[in-house]
Amino acid sequence: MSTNDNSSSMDKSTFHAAMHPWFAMGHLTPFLHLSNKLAEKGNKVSFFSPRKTITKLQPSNLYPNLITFYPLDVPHVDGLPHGAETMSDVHISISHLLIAAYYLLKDHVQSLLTDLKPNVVFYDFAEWIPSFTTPLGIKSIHHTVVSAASTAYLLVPSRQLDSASIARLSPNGEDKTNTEIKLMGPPPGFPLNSPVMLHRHEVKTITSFATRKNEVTGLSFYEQVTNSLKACDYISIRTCREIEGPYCDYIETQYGKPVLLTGPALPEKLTKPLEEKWANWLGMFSPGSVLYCAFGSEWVLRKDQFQELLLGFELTEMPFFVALKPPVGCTTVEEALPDGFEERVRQRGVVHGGWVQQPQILAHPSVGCFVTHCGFGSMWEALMSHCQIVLMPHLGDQFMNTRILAGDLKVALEVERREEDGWFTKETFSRLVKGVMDETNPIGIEIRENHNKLRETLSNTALENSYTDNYISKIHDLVK
Ligand SMILES: O=c1ccn([C@@H]2O[C@H](COP(=O)(O)OP(=O)(O)O[C@H]3OC[C@@H](O)[C@H](O)[C@H]3O)[C@@H](O)[C@H]2O)c(=O)[nH]1
Repeated sequence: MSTNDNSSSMDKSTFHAAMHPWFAMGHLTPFLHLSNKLAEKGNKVSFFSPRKTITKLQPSNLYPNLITFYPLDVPHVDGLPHGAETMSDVHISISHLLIAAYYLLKDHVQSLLTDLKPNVVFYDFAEWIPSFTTPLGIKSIHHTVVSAASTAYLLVPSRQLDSASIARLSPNGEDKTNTEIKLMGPPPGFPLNSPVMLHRHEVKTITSFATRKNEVTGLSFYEQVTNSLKACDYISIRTCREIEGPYCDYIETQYGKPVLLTGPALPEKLTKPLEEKWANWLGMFSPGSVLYCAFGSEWVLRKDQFQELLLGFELTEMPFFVALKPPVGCTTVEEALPDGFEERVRQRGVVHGGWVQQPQILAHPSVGCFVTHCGFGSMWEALMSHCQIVLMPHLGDQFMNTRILAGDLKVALEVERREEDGWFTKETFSRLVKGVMDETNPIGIEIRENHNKLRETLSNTALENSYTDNYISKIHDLVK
């Protein structure tokens, strides 16, 4: 154990960890799950969270005697809605402003860590942390809550994306086309040998977000994350070898430091039943017959994409439950429905613009297919469900998550998109969905069988326990 004040007052077989995740529920929640795992073995956790968000996280704190929340007051930055704390409060197009606010908390977080003196700090986007924790003897762990494959593909030194090449990738950059084409293929030494790993439209979406320089931090998002991966003591990833082993090994070689894996990121056990209104509606249909669709907490479709997708559901002639945010420019989903759609699908379709209990819906016996954007949380929920999986990724890591499920593991199918701009048609969408739902279709049978086998492997409690024990023992090695 380190010799700092705090650890000297603790049992030598345990440690004190601080958590400073990025301000998005998709990051705060898995960091809290990790905190629960550490606390389960008697370790103490100091968890930094935006002040109002603590109320949302509190119910998932399973060890209040060991996990303590420390509130952060998110400063206002021009252009951010007043009171905005997490990505749930802002549109993705202004995420750089929330990154700036996060960065402005740097001094406060530094003084918290100086006072608390934990043995180790877990963080993801706060790339500046190791610069002052290292001199204080506090170890630093960059904890990734997205797939290892997306880090291995884009965020490794062999990509050779320095500041100059990032500048060339910017919207008016001189070398945009050539660098984009390079990014469609894997970096040298990448574990799999597929000719195209990212499509043109996917590279465009990623680079427009990742290469934009933040005026406050002075860094692009790409630099922020790769600097952090370089500076930390250990890298930790919320994944398991059974799904991403070769990508984890590749990251370890690329960064020359240990990569720890938390193990299968199983969804939380359901504590509340599905809302009666939806349970009754789903209950009207036969087992495994309903298509469920949701695209996570961040992405908003354009109106033409939203309508094409709904028309695709209509064409399947199957019952469906679509939970999507209103498309760009609309305040409700009702105003964005295609002409006559409501009347035509009244008996068999729901389009809901608000939040639903996704895990409970996926567990409902009538639901037989999940059309998902393949965000990392939804990916694990899909894998642990009994549904057929159809993929429509929209940004960032979702593209690589999709390649793992549909490519490496063959447990899902991906909707075909146009190379240049990612457009899909209602006809290709409905054909694909009908195919996976047809119990005599060989491809549908194959992905169902592969999915069943993988679900069985992942849900083995002994597997989860061995990951947790190994993970904690490696942190002991680091902080001793
Ligand atoms: O209506 C809804 C929508 C979503 N959810 C839940 O919200 C969570 C969404 O998380 P996801 O990781 O799937 O998707 P998000 O889009 O919110 O995540 C974001 O961070 C994680 C990255 O992998 C994604 O690429 C990024 O978009 C899931 O646990 C899902 O069950 C609901 O409970 N109800």
